[in-house]
Amino acid sequence: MALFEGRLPVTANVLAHHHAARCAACRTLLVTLAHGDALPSELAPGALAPLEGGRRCARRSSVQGATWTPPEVLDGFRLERLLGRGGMGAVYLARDASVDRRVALKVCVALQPDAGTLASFATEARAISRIQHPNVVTMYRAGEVDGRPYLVYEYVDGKSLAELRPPLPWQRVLDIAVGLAAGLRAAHQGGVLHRDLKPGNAILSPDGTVKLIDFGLATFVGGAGTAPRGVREVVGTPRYMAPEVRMGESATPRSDLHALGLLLFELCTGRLPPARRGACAALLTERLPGIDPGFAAVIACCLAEDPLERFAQADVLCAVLEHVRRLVAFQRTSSVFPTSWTGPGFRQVSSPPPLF
Ligand SMILES: Nc1ncnc2c1ncn2[C@@H]1O[C@H](COP(=O)(O)OP(=O)(O)OP(=O)(O)O)[C@@H](O)[C@H]1O
Repeated sequence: MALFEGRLPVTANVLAHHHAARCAACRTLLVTLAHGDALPSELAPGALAPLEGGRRCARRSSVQGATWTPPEVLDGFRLERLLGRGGMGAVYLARDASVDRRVALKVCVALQPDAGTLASFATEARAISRIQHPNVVTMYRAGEVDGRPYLVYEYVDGKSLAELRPPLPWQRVLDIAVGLAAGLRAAHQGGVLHRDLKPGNAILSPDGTVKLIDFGLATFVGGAGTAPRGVREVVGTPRYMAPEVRMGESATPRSDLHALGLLLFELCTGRLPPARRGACAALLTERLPGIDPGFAAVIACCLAEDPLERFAQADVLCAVLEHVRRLVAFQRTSSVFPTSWTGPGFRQVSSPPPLF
């Protein structure tokens, strides 16, 4: 369980995953745990919560134990309340007095920040500054106080997807999917792989906008605008890791898409998908009568065990999801009209929107 709770030192962590790549028994155990199904009895029940179970692998757990308490005013930002705590630091709602606006300030609160934590802050700042998109949180500033890095973000007034209670209506999940896929597309086009997409790392505003946060485990690949190449490192939250990444393969845009598929399946059903991925689309249509079969197929495609069977890139996924959403909206609209309105005399209403 130390592995799943992120308590192993990085080297031991990597060794454990390398071992699992060669040992069928350990691999089965890891996969079972990551899916949260049929946990062996010797493992504590509830170790994997319905959402957000498991901890990231290659992240330092420096926030556990004694922590540093930031002052009320940090570098001109008045801290108002704690929004959340994670593997790297604490996030506060704060006020930027200079421009009188609310911000989310993430600060390293480890008593003695280790090199890994400092590197994570630096990575997060560099990754986020490469992406400007409405579905990715905006960073205003990166700074440091007494050797402690902090990052200042736009404050997203909403709930993280981990705070929602799935199952959610699939139509709502479809809207969330379109936003998250667009955020991932922007990241990938900027040469950034998120590598830790999970419900806790996306915030949904009351107006329905969803934003990706927490790029602390991101990595940089390719040049801006080029297709990112894979990156070899076991990084992420085991529960949301793509099978090939869990086995030590390179992270790629397709492994981010796999995490998105897991998240969407979970939001739709309240559970992670079965290990036998071939059955995902059928399972979704069976469990959620009325789900658009195209949407179920998109989720299943993201979840393919073989990365080559997934969407090749986030922009393809975006185009398909947007098309599915238009079709769903079209079907909804046409179903409320009397049939005489949707007959041959009303061609604009009765012809589905083109794909491109
Ligand atoms: N821009 C923001 N606006 C509002 N709330 C935020 C913002 N950024 C982060 N939060 C809140 O703070 C929590 C922790 O943020 P974040 O995931 O970035 O920190 P972390 O230390 O990397 O955590 P973890 O290790 O769990 O991923 C989030 O789950 C969210 O509730």
